[in-house]
Amino acid sequence: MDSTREYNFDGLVGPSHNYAGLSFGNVASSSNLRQASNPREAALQGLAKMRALAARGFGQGLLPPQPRPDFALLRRIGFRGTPAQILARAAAEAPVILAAAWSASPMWTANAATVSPAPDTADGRTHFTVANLNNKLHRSQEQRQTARSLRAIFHDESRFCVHDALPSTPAFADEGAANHTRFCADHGLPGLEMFVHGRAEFDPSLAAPRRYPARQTREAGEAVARLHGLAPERVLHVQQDPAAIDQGVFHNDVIAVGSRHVLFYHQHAFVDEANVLSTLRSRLAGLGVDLQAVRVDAGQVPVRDAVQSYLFNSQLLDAPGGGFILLVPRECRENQAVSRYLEAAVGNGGPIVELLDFDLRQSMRNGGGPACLRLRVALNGEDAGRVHPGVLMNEPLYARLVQWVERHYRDRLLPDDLADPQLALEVRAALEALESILGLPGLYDWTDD
Ligand SMILES: NCCC[C@H](NC(=O)CCC(=O)O)C(=O)O
Repeated sequence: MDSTREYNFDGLVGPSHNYAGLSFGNVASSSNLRQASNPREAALQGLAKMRALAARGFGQGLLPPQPRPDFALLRRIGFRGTPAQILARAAAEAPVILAAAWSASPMWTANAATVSPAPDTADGRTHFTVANLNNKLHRSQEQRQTARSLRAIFHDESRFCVHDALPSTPAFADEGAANHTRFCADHGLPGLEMFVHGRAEFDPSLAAPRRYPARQTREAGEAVARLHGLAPERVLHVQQDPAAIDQGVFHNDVIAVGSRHVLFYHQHAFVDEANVLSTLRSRLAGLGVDLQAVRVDAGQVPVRDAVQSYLFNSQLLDAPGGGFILLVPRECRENQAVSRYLEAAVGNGGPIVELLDFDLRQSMRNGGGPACLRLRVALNGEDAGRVHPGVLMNEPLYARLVQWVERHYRDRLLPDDLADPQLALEVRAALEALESILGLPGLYDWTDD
């Protein structure tokens, strides 16, 4: 059989992880504003998840954190002088922008890019389009280093193609794989790629959310499908329910997750659910795939509980004996409706045969669960061998990274710390050490510091 399997590339949490309330529409981000964060614990929680999956034989890699603060952003908007002067003046005049410049948000790699694996693309290469994340200032700063990191890791241009982000303007608002799901009979066979949008810039007839922003447009999904050379009959564009966005479902991966022949979703995930399901079912039948839809209704789990627990921000992992392992955040065990649902849903003859839960609270408090923390890349054996090996998780790398985190990361950050020039030096020292641990010299460009 084909040797293609899915790798998860998790974001290694950076040393400036903090709670700045930067993501309007993301309930956890807003409600934890100005709380003390613990970057060390955040990084260790993420590493524990990576290690556990690698130890169970899953393909597991990481994407590195990004240089922070983003001095290029601060200079570009008029803050001048030495790093210490820039930080002091920004802290006094524009504290929210300063927090954006420090954000460790690249940890959520589901938003780094959209990925189409080789069997889906016209040229047979794996295509990545870096997400512009232009709905939020702090996230819009990620694209340059994301492109640089992806090109360093997937450097073989005969097998991988990393596209720059779409134009950074509302018409092409793009949040990457968080709004993209791939269905297939097997990871190595051509699949159907479903793009989910919250609005369409040039189609005012579509309903849009009223309270919170829609962070992904249909135009963005269409552009990515074109760039990747996807066959039109294996692409589906569907709309997210705007009422769910208004309840805090800021990405599709807060309310649905799919893999191979399975879609695990909430009844309020999509506009015109019946039509989405029947189209998906018939398109997949054409690929020899029998869709297994696991629908959760609002009577079982209200949208509010889905948002609070991040039930759908889970990972569907291929279980060795068939079926799927559902990897959820620990909050799912603590939410009554959700834990009751899961008790009944796991091992009941449905596709989920095992449940795994992890403590990812540091990330969860900013609205990032297990699925936000990973970017899926399906790779055949040969292409996997061309990925930069220094980012692939194993016990020695895990041990080195734990040591590195313990040496370089603080265990407490408050908003006032973001004016501390010492913190900038600490982050730089940490990332320079990381370049050599990962075997990626020149990963970072420090010319703006
Ligand atoms: N996929 C999960 C993304 C979570 C991310 N949170 C944040 O950026 C919060 C940052 C802060 O508020 O400090 C977001 O909303 O894009």
